[in-house]
Amino acid sequence: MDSKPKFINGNTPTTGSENGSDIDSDIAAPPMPWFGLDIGGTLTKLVYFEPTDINTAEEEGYKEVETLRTIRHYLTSNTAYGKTGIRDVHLTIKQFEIHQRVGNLHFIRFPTNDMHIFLQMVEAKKLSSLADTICSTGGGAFKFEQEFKDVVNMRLEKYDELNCLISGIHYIDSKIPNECYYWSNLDPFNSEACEKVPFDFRDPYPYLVVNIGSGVSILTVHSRHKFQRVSGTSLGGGTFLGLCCLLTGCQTFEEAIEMAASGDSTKVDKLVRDIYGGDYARFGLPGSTVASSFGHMNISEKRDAATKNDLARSTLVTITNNIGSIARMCALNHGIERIVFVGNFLRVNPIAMKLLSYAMEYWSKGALKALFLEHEGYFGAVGALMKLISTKSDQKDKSEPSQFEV
Ligand SMILES: Nc1ncnc2c1ncn2[C@@H]1O[C@H](COP(=O)(O)OP(=O)(O)O)[C@@H](O)[C@H]1O
Ligand SMILES: CC(C)(COP(=O)(O)O)[C@@H](O)C(=O)NCCC(=O)O
Repeated sequence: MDSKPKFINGNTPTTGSENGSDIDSDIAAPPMPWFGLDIGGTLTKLVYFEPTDINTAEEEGYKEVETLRTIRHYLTSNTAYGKTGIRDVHLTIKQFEIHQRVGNLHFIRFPTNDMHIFLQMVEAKKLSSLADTICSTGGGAFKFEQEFKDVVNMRLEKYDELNCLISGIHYIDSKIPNECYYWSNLDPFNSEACEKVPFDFRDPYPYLVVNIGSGVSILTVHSRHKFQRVSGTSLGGGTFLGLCCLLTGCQTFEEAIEMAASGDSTKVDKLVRDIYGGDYARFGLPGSTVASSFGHMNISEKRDAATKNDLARSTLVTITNNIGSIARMCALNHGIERIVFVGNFLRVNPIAMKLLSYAMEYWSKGALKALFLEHEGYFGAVGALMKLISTKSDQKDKSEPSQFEV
């Protein structure tokens, strides 16, 4: 599965060195363009390296120099592609050094459901005349393999999504200051008081990764090269969005989050105080704890009183708390204190991040720390890009022990 990618243009590749990373300095860098693709259950993520140190002489060495320039111009001069492709401009990493090249790292996403539109774009921009292979990860790398071959005559070089996730996290964290942060001043009744604080991620082991995508994967990470998938749940970001669409008629994730932001989940959920009239003190359950998610909705008057925003908020709280509980149990089982939450469910979603942070701290009596990363949903794609420019660890992907190596 993980043989070295082959490239069809005849350019002389460059070599480079990368301190402390998995990128092997002795390995020749592939010709441009450099992409990493993560085809997820809901969103496809594309990471593109735009070299800013490229000179005319190097460019003229490419057989398809105009195509190379067209692709670069198209990707970097737009922030939206077609109706649904978006470049997350705020995440761009400028003057990024990778394999002795300097450039900007761009982060682009589109719904996986629109893959046919992406393929049309690939065809229109003649990407296949520059490279016959795209380094890719995510379930869609398997699902869409044949379609890429048939429609654009390109091969998807497939890499495991969790390997790519972990190597992407380590790579970005080692290169970008302040990538990792936590929320401080946690107050469930005054979320405005919370603030983001940078976290030093240089020596994080062991830690838990909770990847909240369409579904949720939970991994323990023991070192730079060792991780295990210890749990997961199908109640993830896809569940939040799917239920919100059903319950509120909203059309997009952004709309769902906006509705949730002005909703009141206590109109929908049954709290401990709704059952006890106060705290359940004997077992340390405050009256404000949710006793039963959606527990009010069997009463017709309560149903009538709940607004769509209340339903959206309750859906968000239900899914987030459930993920938080599972993550906490995993951390406890494995004796881990740091939990890194990633995945696009956390995009524009401070409610979920603060809720997770508060839940980890409160229920563990301060022992657990919830951590977040700025490039939340893009680490798989970064890992795929790293595979393109390094083949050092390729063979390791073939092993299938219970403990995996990145
Ligand atoms: N623009 C968006 N469109 C759809 N879902 C989004 C969007 N932004 C954030 N999300 C959330 O992110 C989840 C997908 O996260 P992601 O990490 O990309 O997972 P996957 O790899 O399964 O696609 C969705 O289920 C949804 O909850
Ligand atoms: C199957 C998946 C790894 C796919 O990843 P995704 O596209 O959701 O990011 C993930 O959805 C998952 O781990 N689901 C939960 C399966 C379970 O353990 O119940």
